[in-house]
Amino acid sequence: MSQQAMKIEAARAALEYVDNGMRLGIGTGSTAEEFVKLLAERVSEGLEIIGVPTSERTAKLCTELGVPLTSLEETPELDLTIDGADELDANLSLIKGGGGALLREKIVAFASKRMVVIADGSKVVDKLGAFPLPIEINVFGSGATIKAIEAAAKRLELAGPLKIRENRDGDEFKTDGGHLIVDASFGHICDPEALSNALHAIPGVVEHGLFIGLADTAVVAQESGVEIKTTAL
Ligand SMILES: O=C[C@H](O)[C@H](O)[C@H](O)COP(=O)(O)O
Repeated sequence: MSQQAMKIEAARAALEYVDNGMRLGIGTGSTAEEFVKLLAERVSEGLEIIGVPTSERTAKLCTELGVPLTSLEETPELDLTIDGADELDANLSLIKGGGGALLREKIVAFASKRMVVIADGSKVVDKLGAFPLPIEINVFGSGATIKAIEAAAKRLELAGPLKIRENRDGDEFKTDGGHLIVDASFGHICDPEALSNALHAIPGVVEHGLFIGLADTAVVAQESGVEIKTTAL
């Protein structure tokens, strides 16, 4: 099965968690897009849900396909968020933000009673960190913020290149919130919680892509079929 086919299988299996009347957080990325397409089919068949998109990109796709949308201003509490991930470990701690949507994704997941992650098997790791950790930072003072991130990482015995993300045309990538993304190639992150706390202590860091204690279920598509991973939260 191709990676694309596995993304579709994970997205399809995640539809099982969606009930009529739900207020849904709708993720961002190629796997979440497969979920949106399948969700739209169910909506056209009569499923009644309302969704909060985690990015402008997801909002656009939902609107094109007829998935009804709301906002966290109108609907501040959600029943379920379904979203992809760049990496997930056995505790269902995640790295997210490969597509730059981590801030809205984390706000939406935090506003949800539960979060279900959808992924193909390549995203499952023993230790987070082979995928560079996306860190969203304010444009103001970005140089000082990067220095502070380096220093915080050093205190945790983490090191590695920090790279400001660029668009294909070489311009600085900007998130939907107008911030920069720094991709931090720290390698294996032995204590994700300590790193999370250290990054949150830096004023210029808006948010980071470590999602700890947010996902309770992962729907992972492998060659052999779909596997459900859960954690007791
Ligand atoms: O910012 C983007 C998100 O966190 C995505 O959910 C994540 O990068 C996974 O994307 P994909 O399903 O395309 O691998």
